[in-house]
Amino acid sequence: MNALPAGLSPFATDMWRLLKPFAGVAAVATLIGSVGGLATAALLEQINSALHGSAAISVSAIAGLAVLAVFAVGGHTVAGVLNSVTGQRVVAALRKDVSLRIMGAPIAAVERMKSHRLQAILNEDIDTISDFTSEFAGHASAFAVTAGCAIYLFKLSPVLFLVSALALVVGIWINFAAARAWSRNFEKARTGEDELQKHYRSVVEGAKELRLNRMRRAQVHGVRLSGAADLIARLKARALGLFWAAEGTNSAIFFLVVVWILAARPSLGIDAQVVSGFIIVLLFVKGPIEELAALLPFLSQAQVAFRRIARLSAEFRKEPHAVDSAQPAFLASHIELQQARYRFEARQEGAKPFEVGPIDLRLRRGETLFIVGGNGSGKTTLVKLLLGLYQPSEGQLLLDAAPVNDRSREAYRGLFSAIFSDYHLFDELVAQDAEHIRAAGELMRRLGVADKVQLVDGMFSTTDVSTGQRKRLALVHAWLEDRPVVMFDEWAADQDPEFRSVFYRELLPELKREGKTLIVVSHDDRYFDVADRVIRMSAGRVVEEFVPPGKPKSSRAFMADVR
Ligand SMILES: Nc1ncnc2c1ncn2[C@@H]1O[C@H](COP(=O)(O)OP(=O)(O)OP(=O)(O)O)[C@@H](O)[C@H]1O
Repeated sequence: MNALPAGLSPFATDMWRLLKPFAGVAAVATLIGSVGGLATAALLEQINSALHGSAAISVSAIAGLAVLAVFAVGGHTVAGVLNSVTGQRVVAALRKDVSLRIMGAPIAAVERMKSHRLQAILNEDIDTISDFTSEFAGHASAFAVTAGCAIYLFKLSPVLFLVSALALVVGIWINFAAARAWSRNFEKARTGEDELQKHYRSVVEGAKELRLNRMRRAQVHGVRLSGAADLIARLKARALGLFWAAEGTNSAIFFLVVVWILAARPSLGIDAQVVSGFIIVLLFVKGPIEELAALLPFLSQAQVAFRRIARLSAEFRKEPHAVDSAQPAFLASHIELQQARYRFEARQEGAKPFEVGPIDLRLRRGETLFIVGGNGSGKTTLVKLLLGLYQPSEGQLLLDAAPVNDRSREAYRGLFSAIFSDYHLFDELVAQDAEHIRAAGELMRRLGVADKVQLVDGMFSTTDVSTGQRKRLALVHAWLEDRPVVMFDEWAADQDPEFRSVFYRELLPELKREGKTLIVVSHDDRYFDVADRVIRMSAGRVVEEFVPPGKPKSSRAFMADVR
């Protein structure tokens, strides 16, 4: 059970790893369901014999029927409950696994994937698998009922059984042929779900803009969102229409078989009691067979969902994963980029991809480095390279002259606190001991947000505050992390003039006095003198490096660290 079947794809390996803990319970559930199903078939056999027997039914036969009924009903129920619980636990494991995979993936892969596509996987695909597992519960007993009834039907009349089995095979073939067609529709519908998620985001995140612009509203809702929703509805309706058509054809075949049995009975010379018993069981088994057939659309959708998750797994595997590390690295002397380049994939075919580098840059411990330059010049990309979030396409990143590699990257990242321009504000403090809570409260007072936001059980009472105030809350997190290097990407852009001055003239110098190394992406040339050194980016290259006027001579020691 523990050995991994050889030659599995990475996705199958992942799925096996995920399902393995539940395999035991699933096997027990299947066994109990099968016992229940076989008991149902045996019950049918007993009822049939009792119906056609000449003598009155004995007490022991009634007791036997009662025992079979208990097994039939009990097996079905217990298997259903066990399968439902297992199914939901598998889904919970999948939810945790996919989230973990996203968190462990290289940032570039996450950015390439786009958040609406990830949302669609986290919501749509996992829900589809959840639906499938709920539907699946109890199907082991439907399968066992069918198998048990098949054995009994064979015992009743091998000829009638063979004809019925042939009809069943034709029915299964029709279902599978239809399933291929409906799968294609489900696949296309799933692509539509990605689009739909994107438009949902526009509706939620662009609520203000949409209120103001009727034409935009008509475009986003009337054309894009409605178009995607209608397309999905059409494709799914077509897929389910195919299912019902196959189902109808199968029912017609089934009744044809019954009619044929009735018509052919005299010529086949089969006993009337056998025929009636056969037809009763056949009519009974139609239910479980339809139940199994109804699982097919769910199976198709679950396959599509699994394929999406598999694609995510493959995408997130392309780049090596960092080794998890609780211990941050130690910065003794400097961080360095050597001949580092980073190339984005071209957004459209034929378009020139944007490239940052080659860059040689040395950041000394304790230094305050300002990175300036026009929009799109590559400042944030350079920062992501320095923080070990992007891996250089060429060249390397070094910490105290040692290359940062897959093994050390996670610990290296532990050197940094960062507030990106597209930061995410978490509402909960990571460290919740009394000392951190006190320090957080004190900081919130200093940053002028304490009258708006309180700390309740280690969480901000609200994050629905102004844009500038939200950034101050993000600063509380960064400050409390107390990492050796702090990076601010245009942090002050949303602050009022007074607080901007507080940030550059008080907070940054205070962090520097505490021994922090600071990376500040800024457009505020009025405060360049706060920096020990300023580098200017243009078109992905460092085009200028200077020590701000008025800085002490010692600052020049940081010069010539960039080429
Ligand atoms: N995820 C991405 N995929 C493809 N290209 C990207 C991506 N992110 C950035 N780029 C490209 O890289 C260039 C540099 O982007 P970057 O964010 O580093 O610039 P920046 O100097 O920080 O700009 P700004 O001042 O506007 O924040 C941009 O012109 C953009 O075309």
